[in-house]
This record gives sequence, C-alpha cells and structure tokens, in this order.
Amino acid sequence: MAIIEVVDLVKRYDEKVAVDGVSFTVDEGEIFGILGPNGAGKTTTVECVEGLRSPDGGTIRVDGLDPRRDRAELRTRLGVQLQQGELPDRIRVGEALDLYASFHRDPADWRELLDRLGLGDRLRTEYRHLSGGQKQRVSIALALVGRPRVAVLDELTTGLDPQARRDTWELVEQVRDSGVTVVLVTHFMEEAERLCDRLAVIDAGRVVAVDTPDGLVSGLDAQQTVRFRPTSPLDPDLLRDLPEVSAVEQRGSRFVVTGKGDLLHAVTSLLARNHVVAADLRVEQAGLDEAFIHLTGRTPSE
Ligand SMILES: Nc1ncnc2c1ncn2[C@@H]1O[C@H](COP(=O)(O)OP(=O)(O)OP(=O)(O)O)[C@@H](O)[C@H]1O
Repeated sequence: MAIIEVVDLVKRYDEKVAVDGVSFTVDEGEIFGILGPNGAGKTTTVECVEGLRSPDGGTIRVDGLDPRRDRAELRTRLGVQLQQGELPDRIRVGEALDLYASFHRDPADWRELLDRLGLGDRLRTEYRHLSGGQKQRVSIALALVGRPRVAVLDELTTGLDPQARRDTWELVEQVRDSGVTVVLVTHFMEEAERLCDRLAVIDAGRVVAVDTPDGLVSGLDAQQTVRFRPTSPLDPDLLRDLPEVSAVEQRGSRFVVTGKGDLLHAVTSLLARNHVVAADLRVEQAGLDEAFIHLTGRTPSE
C-alpha cells in the first residue's frame, strides 16, 4: 500500500523550474531511493514531501495527509534527518535527544534508541566531539525519536569513510525492519543498489525511471561477458552459434564470450550438453552505474 503519493509535483524558484512534473509512490515498509545528479531536484522534492516548501503544482499525500495543510499532524508521522551543522556544537547527545523528544506527543524511549544506534555510551558527549559516523547516527536518532511511520534521510553517508558508511547502511536496514518506511536521497550508486527496494531516478527536475535496482539494470539489455577455462577441448564455433552470443575470443586457455540476454545460462547449458567443465567461471554484468549513465547521460559523481 502506498504511504506517500506524489503526483505531477512542480516547484519553481523564480524562473528556474527545479521540479518539473514529478510523480512517484512509496509503499509502506520499503526503502525508497531518490537518485540523481547534483541539482536534479531531489532535495526540493523531499522538502515538498516534508511540508517545508509549497509546491507550485501537483498533489502530495503522506499517510493520507497534505504536507502543507496538515503540517502539525505530519510532524508526528514523518521523521526528518537534520543536516550537518543544525545542532549546536556544545549540546550533549542526551540533551539533544531529550529536547527533540519533548517536541513529540508520544516519543520513543530515547535512551533505548541511542543504545540501538550504538550511541549508548555517548550520552554526555558534546556533539562537536563525535566522529562523522556518530553525528550521522545522532541525526538518525533525532529523525526516529518521534516514532514516525516514515523517515526521510537526505545524503546520509556523504563524507563518511567506507566502514562508517557500511555501518550506517546496516542501521537503515534495521530501521526499515522495525517497520518504518524510509525515503533515502542519495547520489551514491553503491548505496542505492545495496539498500533501496525501489528507486526513482530524477534528472533535471523529471523522473526518468522508477524501478528496483535490478529492474533498472536489466532494462538496459547491456552487453555481458562470461569468462572461463574449459577443462577439455571446446569448439568456439559452438558458442558462436548461440543466439545470445555476439563474440567469442580465445586468450590462451581462456574463453571470453560476450553477448546479451540470458548469456550465462546459454553458455553453461551448451557446456553441459557437450560434457565440458568450466573452470574459473566469471560473469561481468552492467551495474546501476551503467543504468544511471544510460538514463541521465551523466557519469555518477562520487
Ligand atoms: N532556494 C533556492 N533558490 C533558488 N534555486 C534553488 C534553491 N534551491 C535549489 N535551487 C535550484 O534548484 C535546482 C534543484 O536543486 P535541488 O537542491 O533540489 O537538487 P538536488 O538534486 O537535491 O541537488 P544536490 O544533489 O546537489 O543536493 C538546482 O538547479 C538548484 O540550483
């Protein structure tokens, strides 16, 4: 069931059309990604969903609410992550959580929340003394302290080292598994591919695709490569005759087969029919990076 519905959203800044007819739905319980290059309109879109900006056109419903008209009620159902720099440097972690909990009618037990986020021993630590990863976890805690049904996380792992980024991904999965729907704004392909159940790819204010990460990639029908070393003689023309295969190269004892469609299945079935065992079998397929380039004409900027 859809918990967020955005239909034909338009937002202008003076003459500049930042969001130009964006539509998508977010299902309850999923991690929904909004992916796009810099300036694509991602933040503007989620700020409209959060009720922070007034759309110039279109409609938005979040859990049945109109984000502008029902802002007070929306705050109890939608948790928004703070951007870096929005908390005073000297506030202690426990004070920040206590303060934000006081804004809500029925807040979570913030001590338990901090424990769950691995910050249980940082209650008295000043915000400025936290690492980048810990600051991100505090911002997630603040987004969750009101026990929202939906959490919006914008550029969550920008500036984090690879380990902190992976830890944060695990946290986001835990948040989803606890029943909170997550909207994740990102421009990291690996993050989108790993975390998101579905994605909207936005470019120049428009949605260019909405699908699962696998769906976006398989829609490309891109070239794939299968490499292997046959352990008994193999006639390369048998491979060339397969409709999925476009080229076969022999490099020493190795075969490099390129093609489209269900190439791996076609090649392995042929090998099995001919009683040839393939050693060191490797498959290279396009990833979300290629899908993104195909959809937006841009290289993902990391
Ligand atoms: N307050 C504003 N006033 C004027 N123009 C703005 C404002 N905020 C955003 N824009 C412009 O609107 C367009 C969309 O910006 P937005 O921040 O929504 O994109 P984004 O996809 O979130 O980009 P990024 O990944 O760089 O954060 C950009 O061209 C941006 O320059």
